Amino acid sequence: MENKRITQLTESAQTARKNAHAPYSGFHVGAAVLTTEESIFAGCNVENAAYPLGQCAEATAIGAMVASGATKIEAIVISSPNDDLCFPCGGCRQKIAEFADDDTPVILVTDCGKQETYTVGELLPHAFRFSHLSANKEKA
Ligand SMILES: O=c1ccn([C@H]2C[C@H](O)[C@@H](CO)O2)c(=O)[nH]1
Ligand SMILES: [Zn+2]
Repeated sequence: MENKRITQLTESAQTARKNAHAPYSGFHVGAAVLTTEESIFAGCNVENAAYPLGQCAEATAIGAMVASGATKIEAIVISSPNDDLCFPCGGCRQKIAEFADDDTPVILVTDCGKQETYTVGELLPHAFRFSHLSANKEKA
C-alpha cells in the first residue's frame, strides 16, 4: 500500500480522534477505513456513563462505511496518541473481518511515528465468517 495513502488514512484517523468521547478511560482512539472504491470513513471511540455501552473507534468508522453503502475494506488505520500502538480489541477484530479478507492490512500508528502492519488473518486466525453459518453454506 502506498505511503501517501497511509498518510491520508492516518490524518483522517487523527482528525476523528480529536472528537473521541472518552471521559471515563481518557484513552482517545481514531480509526479510518479505506474502501475498495477508494473512499475513506473515519471514527473515534464513543464512551458512555453506562460503561458497557461504549463503542470503539473501529466500530464507529465501520458503521459510517456501511451507512454509506460500502461493504469492502481495503485497509484500516488505527491511531493512538502516545507511544503505544493500539491493537484492536477482540470484538473489533471480528467486526473488521466481517468486511475484509484474511490478507487485508490493519495498520497501527502512533503520533510518535511508530507504525506496524498486520493482516486480518494474523490478528484473527480462523475468523468466524458468513460462510460458516450452515444456512449460508450453499451461497459462499
Ligand atoms: O482498538 C481499540 C481499543 C480500545 N478502544 C477504546 C475503547 C474505550 O473507549 C477505550 C479504552 O478501552 O479505548 C478503541 O476505540 N479501539
Ligand atoms: Zn474494539
